[in-house]
Amino acid sequence: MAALGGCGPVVAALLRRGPAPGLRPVPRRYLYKKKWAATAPRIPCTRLALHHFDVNYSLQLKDLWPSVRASLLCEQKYGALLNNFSADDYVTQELELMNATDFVSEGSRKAQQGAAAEEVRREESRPQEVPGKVRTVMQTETQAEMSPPLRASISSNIKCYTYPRGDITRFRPARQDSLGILDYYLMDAASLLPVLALNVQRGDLVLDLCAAPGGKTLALLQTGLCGHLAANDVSISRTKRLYSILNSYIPKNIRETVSVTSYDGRDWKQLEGGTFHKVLVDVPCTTDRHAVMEEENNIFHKRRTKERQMLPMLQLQLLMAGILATKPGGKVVYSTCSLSSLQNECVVERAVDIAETQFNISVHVEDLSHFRMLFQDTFSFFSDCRLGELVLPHLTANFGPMYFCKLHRV
Ligand SMILES: C[S@@+](CC[C@H](N)C(=O)[O-])C[C@H]1O[C@@H](n2cnc3c(N)ncnc32)[C@H](O)[C@@H]1O
Repeated sequence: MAALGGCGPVVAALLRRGPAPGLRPVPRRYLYKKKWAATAPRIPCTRLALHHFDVNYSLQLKDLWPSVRASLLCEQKYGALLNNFSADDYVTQELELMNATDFVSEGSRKAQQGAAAEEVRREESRPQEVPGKVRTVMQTETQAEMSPPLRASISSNIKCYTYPRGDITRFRPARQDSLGILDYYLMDAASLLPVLALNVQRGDLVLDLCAAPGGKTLALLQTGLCGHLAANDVSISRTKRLYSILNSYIPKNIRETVSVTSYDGRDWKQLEGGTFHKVLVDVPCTTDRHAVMEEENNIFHKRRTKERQMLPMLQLQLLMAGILATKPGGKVVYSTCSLSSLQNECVVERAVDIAETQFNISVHVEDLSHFRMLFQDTFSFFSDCRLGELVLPHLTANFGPMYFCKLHRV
């Protein structure tokens, strides 16, 4: 009866069974009422999402949750990914005049300074010919080797401008150059971190397993280093958006080096197993920011409950396919835009375990803690991630959430 929402019992019975013999037909206004009553009391998906997050993330993030929650509910910040293929060279100047800075080159500068400092430390701790001192020297050297891998290069070809912490200025929309190519792409700047972590080297064969709508594909192309880029996404409609981004940002001769497919990524291992040097697995997830802000296409819709509950399984299958698509010695970056440890660390742990036990493939999780140090001025990182790194939305740096974890297929 509750489902009929307040209709009297007789009317409700009539609506269910049709008019009993001898009774007048049900007036139209009651029929209308049935339709109205069945849809009226729906709780907005955004509220369901927020309730779900309140229950789970207050346990996971503890004292940090209220601040992350407030940030999720506020306007997010964007970064402007510069299009290296655009002929307009005034953009950098224009952005710098607006007080925006390229966070990638800042991180890269810090990495170089860190590497130089590490070199000095190593030099100073070289064994000296003093009998009895050898042990101390060896200990110091080991400590230097264990320090964060600051040498890890940050792809300098990618440039992404952001406004300083606390500055919520908006970027103007992208503009076309004389050849019709757009000058920058506005995106959550934290989405670049998985691409930077992949650290594409010249000539690498790269697979972007869940590529649409294509922000990270575009960033991978900005490196100018991919030998070949395979961009795949199961969704035909989203793949169309990927094509549209490629058409708007990438000149034709470069576009031809990208192969776009619409396979179910879980089947990739049967198609091209062990082929790629670098694989990006940017999986579908609860998209936490979207889930608390937008009703449309919300994963917390009642009719998507099963799909939502099955997400960690789908994520695991996609990550496994990514690992199997990688050459021995190659790297995989797994990423989500969710805070959920069930969709993040737990998926990675399970994949490492399955690779070992079912496929006899050894996979190591790489330390990315240097990202925290290099990019702390731009992003707010969670310091308690068991594996990988997590960018937490913060009112002064409202990017993310973005989880990323790098795996090395031995
Ligand atoms: C987080 S989005 C990817 C965003 C994209 N990497 C970017 O930066 O613009 C996840 C994508 O996974 C795709 N997807 C979902 N299931 C998939 C599957 N089984 N195989 C391949 N792609 C899948 C979705 O269509 C969606 O476009």
